[in-house]
Amino acid sequence: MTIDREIFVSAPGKVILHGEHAVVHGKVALAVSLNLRTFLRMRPCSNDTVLINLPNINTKRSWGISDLQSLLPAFQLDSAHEPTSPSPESLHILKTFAGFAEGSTDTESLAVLAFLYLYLCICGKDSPCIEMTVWSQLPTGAGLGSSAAYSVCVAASLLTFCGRIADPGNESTEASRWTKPELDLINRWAFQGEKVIHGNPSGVDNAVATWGGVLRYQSGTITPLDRVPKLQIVLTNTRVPRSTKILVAGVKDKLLKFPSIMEPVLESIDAVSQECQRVLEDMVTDMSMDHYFVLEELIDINQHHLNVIGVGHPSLDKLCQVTASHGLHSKLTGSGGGGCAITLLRPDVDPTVVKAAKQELTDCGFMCWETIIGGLGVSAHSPSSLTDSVLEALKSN
Ligand SMILES: Nc1ncnc2c1ncn2[C@@H]1O[C@H](COP(=O)(O)OP(=O)(O)OP(=O)(O)O)[C@@H](O)[C@H]1O
Ligand SMILES: C[C@@](O)(CCO)CC(=O)[O-]
Ligand SMILES: [Mg+2]
Repeated sequence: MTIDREIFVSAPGKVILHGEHAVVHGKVALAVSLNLRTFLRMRPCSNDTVLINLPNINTKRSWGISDLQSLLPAFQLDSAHEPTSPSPESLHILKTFAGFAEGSTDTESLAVLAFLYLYLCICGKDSPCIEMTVWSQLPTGAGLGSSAAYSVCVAASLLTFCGRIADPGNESTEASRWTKPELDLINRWAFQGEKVIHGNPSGVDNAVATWGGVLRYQSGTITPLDRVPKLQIVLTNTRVPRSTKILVAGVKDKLLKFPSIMEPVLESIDAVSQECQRVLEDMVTDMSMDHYFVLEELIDINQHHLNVIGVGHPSLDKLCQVTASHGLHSKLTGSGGGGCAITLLRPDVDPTVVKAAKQELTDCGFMCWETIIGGLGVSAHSPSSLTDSVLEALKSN
């Protein structure tokens, strides 16, 4: 049964404090949600079509319902509606259907394929006629989990539209959340969307976009870390574009080529994550500055490791040099190869130092934000719980 009104959903981006890439190979990652979000509007439409509108990546696509239904026999749909992994054959069928070349990794093809996969598998024979707009405050492909926020929003809205999870209603002036089992289902479907976009995701990004807050993640086990201090962080986007799919595949190649050299590096990254968790937990009862000095050293160590595994970039080296010249410590966050870095601000750092560092980073052509971390996980909204600017972005496209 499908619902017959428009729904609004949002999910946060994330920063990875430590453990990116290593987490794909079973090591620990520590990640935290951001106050930058992706928003989605989905509504029924009447002309037997499915239409998607993705203004951040200048994409508009539509398909006839009967054409989409003709693809269904090729998809393994689970009778209990459990998430199913995209097979190479099903992705090949979708690429041919949407007119994308076999090896395409551009933004449009990945976003469209992830949508089509989730639409066909979640909605199955229900095949609702819908119009979907997704608009994000997150930079696309910059290491802040834009793909996971997108996959989580698409999964949550399709599951709601098709009645697989409850409709959170349209009345509240506050954002509403689903129950834990429903959030778990959203997370597991979003993971399938991430597989289409990333190839081999660990699942950490969709977990943060679903659950929000600070998480420890290892091999599918999600542990919320409720008792950690609020860290102040500057986020800097080098604006160098890169693809997580390609970077993750590059690390795997290096690991296969030099296992005895690379495996200890991943082990050491794992130890950095664990040490960071320990220090953060100690800081709750003892805020001594010594803890911040350890956090800074861990950032420097991990940045070197990430260079060793091949996910650095000259722009990130430059960024680290600039912040170091102001006494601040930075590392890349997310998949690297450009994209974003985090810089830790100790509470004793003079605001004029931060201002000077940000000015110098901006002069390099980078973009800086001071971020609030720990945003709410995936949420449903009534129009009155959204700001005018978000509503305008979703409705004017
Ligand atoms: N707002 C959006 N609209 C449409 N597609 C999006 C949007 N945000 C992300 N995507 C999809 O996600 C892809 C970017 O994913 P990718 O994993 O490379 O980067 P990221 O998720 O921003 O960074 P990281 O994975 O390192 O955190 C884009 O190519 C696009 O297909
Ligand atoms: C690079 C990576 O570790 C984090 C991307 O944000 C990939 C993943 O975990 O899926
Ligand atoms: Mg991603």
